[in-house]
Amino acid sequence: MSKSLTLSHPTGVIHTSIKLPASKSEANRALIISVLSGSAAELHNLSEANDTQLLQRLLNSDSETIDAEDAGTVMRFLTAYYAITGQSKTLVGTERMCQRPIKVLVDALRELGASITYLGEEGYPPLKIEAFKGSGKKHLKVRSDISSQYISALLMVAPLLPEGLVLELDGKIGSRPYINMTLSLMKHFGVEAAFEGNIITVPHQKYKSASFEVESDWSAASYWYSIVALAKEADVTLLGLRKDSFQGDSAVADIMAHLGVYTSFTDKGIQLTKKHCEKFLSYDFSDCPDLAQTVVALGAALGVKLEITGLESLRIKETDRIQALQIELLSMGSKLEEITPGVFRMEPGIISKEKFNFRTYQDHRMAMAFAPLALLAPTQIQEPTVVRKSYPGFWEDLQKAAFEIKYND
Ligand SMILES: O=C(O)C1=C[C@@H](OP(=O)(O)O)[C@@H](O)[C@H](O)C1
Ligand SMILES: C=C(OP(=O)(O)O)C(=O)O
Repeated sequence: MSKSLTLSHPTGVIHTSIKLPASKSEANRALIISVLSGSAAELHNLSEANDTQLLQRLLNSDSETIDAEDAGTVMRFLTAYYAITGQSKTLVGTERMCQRPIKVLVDALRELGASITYLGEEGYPPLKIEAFKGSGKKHLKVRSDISSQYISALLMVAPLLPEGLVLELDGKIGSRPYINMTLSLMKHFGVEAAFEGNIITVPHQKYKSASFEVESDWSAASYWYSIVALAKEADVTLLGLRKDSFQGDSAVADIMAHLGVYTSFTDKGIQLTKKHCEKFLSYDFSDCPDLAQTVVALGAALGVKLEITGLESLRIKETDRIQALQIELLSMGSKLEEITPGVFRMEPGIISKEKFNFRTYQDHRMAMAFAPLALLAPTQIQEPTVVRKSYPGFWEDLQKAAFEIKYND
């Protein structure tokens, strides 16, 4: 496997049509709900993303040790699934996964009667899960400002509990659209729930078998928006995206309307073309944290000043994404600074058009967010295979759009 690749785009003119990978968030919910329903659902367009392929394999595995690798949804959703169904499992993950907190979820599951032991540091994977002895408890207060994946994990198992579950969300609700996505998928599979104020109520119910078609991934679409914004000329069709999406990252269409990309919806997906770009953007990423890297890298490349909030969860994802962005932006003469607690300013610098070299920190989104800069200058990307987590065909799709790729040893 090459240690790095160098990308360039000789013409800067892009006319292409891309079949995006499917959403790993939708696919991983559908897989968990399908196994909870007890009858295999017909799932179409399951993502080729490693996070989804991995969950599929693990759900079919009899092994006692389960390796969630670097997949947050896999670790959190399986913890709740094994705990509530009382399966004896040891859940492990990458070194980084063992630095990503899971205490809020483990505390909640223990209150419901799960037996979970930390095998390493308190509050973090690896975990040992054993028999479930239902506590009969129905009301739980859970923090909602660290990761919405804890809430989604609890919601999906909630209908199995004899009393159902009432979750009181405590604090700011981060990544809220992912909670709504979970409730929408549950509804698709026949389970009703109510989300009013900060209270989510899920009565005891049975999932029904249904077929489900996973939509293309809007987070993956964001890198194509950057490409259109940076191209000299562009007309890009992205297949399989819908206006009435379950995915909060569909907000990328509104954000990019400020950064020079016009979106039109067709019956097959979306078409992206170029339009006027503004000089300043202020945005709160609380609902769509996975778009932050795309927008920050693009703002630096376009010379657009940004004022951004809602980045709290970025420090505990595949890497500390704020730190990774700060370092890589500095390498191109731009600055990302926290000016008051929680408020960041990105000041673009004068960009050298000679070449770029970006490190990726075992984070697929670092690789894909910076790759579009190859439209400005030859761009070296370290450890390019990281994209396999959500978009394994990313580099091949870039070649389809006439990017040239040289793999380095
Ligand atoms: O539930 C999901 O599918 C996800 C929720 C988000 O995580 P947080 O809730 O931890 O912000 C998001 O960043 C992640 O890529 C996928
Ligand atoms: C944060 C992400 O994934 P996860 O938390 O599921 O590992 C991501 O894909 O950007």
